[in-house]
Amino acid sequence: IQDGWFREISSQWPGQAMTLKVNKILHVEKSLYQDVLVFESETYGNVLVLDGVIQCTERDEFSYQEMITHIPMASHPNPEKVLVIGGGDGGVVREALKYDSVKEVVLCDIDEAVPRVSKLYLPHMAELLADPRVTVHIGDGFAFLQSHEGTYDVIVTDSSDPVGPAASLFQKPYYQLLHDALRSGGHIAAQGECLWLHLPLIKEVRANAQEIGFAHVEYAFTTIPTYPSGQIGFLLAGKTGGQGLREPIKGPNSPTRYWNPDVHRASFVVPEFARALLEEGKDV
Ligand SMILES: NCCCN[C@H]1CC[C@H](N)CC1
Repeated sequence: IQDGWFREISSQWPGQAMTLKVNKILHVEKSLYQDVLVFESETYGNVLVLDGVIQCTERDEFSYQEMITHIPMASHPNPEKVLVIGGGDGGVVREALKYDSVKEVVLCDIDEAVPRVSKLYLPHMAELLADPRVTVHIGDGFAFLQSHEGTYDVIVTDSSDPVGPAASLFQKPYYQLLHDALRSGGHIAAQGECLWLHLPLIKEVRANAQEIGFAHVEYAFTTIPTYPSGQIGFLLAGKTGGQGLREPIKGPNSPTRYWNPDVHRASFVVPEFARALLEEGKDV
């Protein structure tokens, strides 16, 4: 933080940096896995930063949390058991609990600091971690998935970027574990990065999911001011036995601020430079 501004400088998005005006630094710590920073911004509420990268702000988090959760859940006929890998800030859990069909939400985050700090500084995201339907498990998502085959209707991987603790969550072995942990017709959604910055990575992760044998593999996206280039997407996949993720069937029983059935359908439409590369492998 310099002259009152936080700048999100990273080699992952060379030559550009989101900048937010800082009112007050609220928390700084080095957890077992990453540097944790929370500050009160001038115009985006409280902001959670891990290893120098913006994870969520109170003002715009609903865009990402709603879309990564409701695309796989609204298109599932009867989501009862939901698993969230990562997502220690609680936003995805809050959205998953908006379904009357949901009996159980398990959150598995590797770093206990994230839920602890989020409860203190991001209450509108973390407060529902205390809901009776929620179980918080601190540990590695790989190990958790290996011991929960054929268990979940929906699994959301709400991760940071593929550098540091989350790198393995973008690789093929992890997608095999996701596939095997789903019930028949189950859906997954994963933080799928940005069309302006990560097209080769998106292409590779999609190919991995297809090779593993998911019946449906898609990329959809949302707009969000404080993520790099203002856009972020999701790798979405459906196990054999379902009807895919493009059509919302029921949807949440409580209000949302970003997701709705038309936004759901539209989120799968990508601009031509991305469509050509993702669908035909052509570099335009
Ligand atoms: N619940 C928020 C998860 C964080 N999502 C990612 C954080 C890092 C960003 N560069 C991309 C989205």
